[in-house]
Amino acid sequence: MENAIELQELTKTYGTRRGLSGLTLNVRVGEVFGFLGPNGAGKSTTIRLLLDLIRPTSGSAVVLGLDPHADGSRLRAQVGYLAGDFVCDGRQNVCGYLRFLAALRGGVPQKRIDGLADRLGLDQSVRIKKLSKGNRQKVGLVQAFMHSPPLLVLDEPTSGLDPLVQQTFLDLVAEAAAGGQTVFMSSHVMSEVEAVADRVGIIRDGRLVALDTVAALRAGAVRDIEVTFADPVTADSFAGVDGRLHLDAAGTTLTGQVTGSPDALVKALAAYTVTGLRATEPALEELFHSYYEGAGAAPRTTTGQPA
Ligand SMILES: Nc1ncnc2c1ncn2[C@@H]1O[C@H](COP(=O)(O)OP(=O)(O)OP(=O)(O)O)[C@@H](O)[C@H]1O
Repeated sequence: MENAIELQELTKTYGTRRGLSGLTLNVRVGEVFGFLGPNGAGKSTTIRLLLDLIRPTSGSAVVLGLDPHADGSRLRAQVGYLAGDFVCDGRQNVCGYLRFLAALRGGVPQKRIDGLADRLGLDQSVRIKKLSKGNRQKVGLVQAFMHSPPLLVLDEPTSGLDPLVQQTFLDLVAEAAAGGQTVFMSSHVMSEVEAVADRVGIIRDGRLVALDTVAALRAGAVRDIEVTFADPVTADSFAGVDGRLHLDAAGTTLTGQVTGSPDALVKALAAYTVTGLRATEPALEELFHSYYEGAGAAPRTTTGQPA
């Protein structure tokens, strides 16, 4: 099996409301896939369709080689799922609840549960209804990861988590991927997805508007630069650089933005004595905002990989 998830023209309408429009997407086995988009974009709709929690209006989904509807129970046994609106029985304490779910999944070593809870800083003795939102989210994460399923489907997994716990979550994802598990996670936050995802899809208004590797997205992103020279230079020298550059009146300070590879800039600079150089990391966040706010509807890819 090459792909853990295969979606073909997957569409969901809620009455007259559009949830998802013609989503075609493959997620490879072992890949960490980040699914980003603003509120109401269709992320949760996609995730629910993957697990047969709702049914498509048209199109198809194949998950771990199975039909989510016809093979629902076989599929769910192999998936660790964290719902965006994760709710659990508040009367039990964390330990009892996790043991109950572990038994449902055919047994999980207590050491594994304890290890995850400790790393996330989750006190298992507390009654669930007394937990804060963030601590309840940790319960959701433990139950998704604990049986080491081949596929993790995580809807807004870091919602409510403090930055330290977010980092622990990213470590768990990286470990899962290193062990060959596939991870499909939705998020609003580029930086966390960027840290762990192999590829990213951006969805807006129910449509895929970008699909690419994190590396390719970064290669096409913009970085701010500032260069100072020992002697005045001419603006013509930088005509071949892709971006927006400004040379000051004295001709000794060049500022602005370079798009994509900085190679052309570096080669142009080599002709002069450079006394200072500052270049920021490419601002992927800005790239994302451009998609969030109104990029074209056609999926953009730069890797040549099939969608
Ligand atoms: N049960 C429902 N009934 C009617 N419309 C729905 C229902 N569920 C989702 N929608 C609509 O479908 C669209 C996509 O919603 P969805 O929850 O999938 O977005 P999302 O990307 O997960 O958003 P968020 O980031 O806010 O969770 C929205 O316009 C939403 O209002």
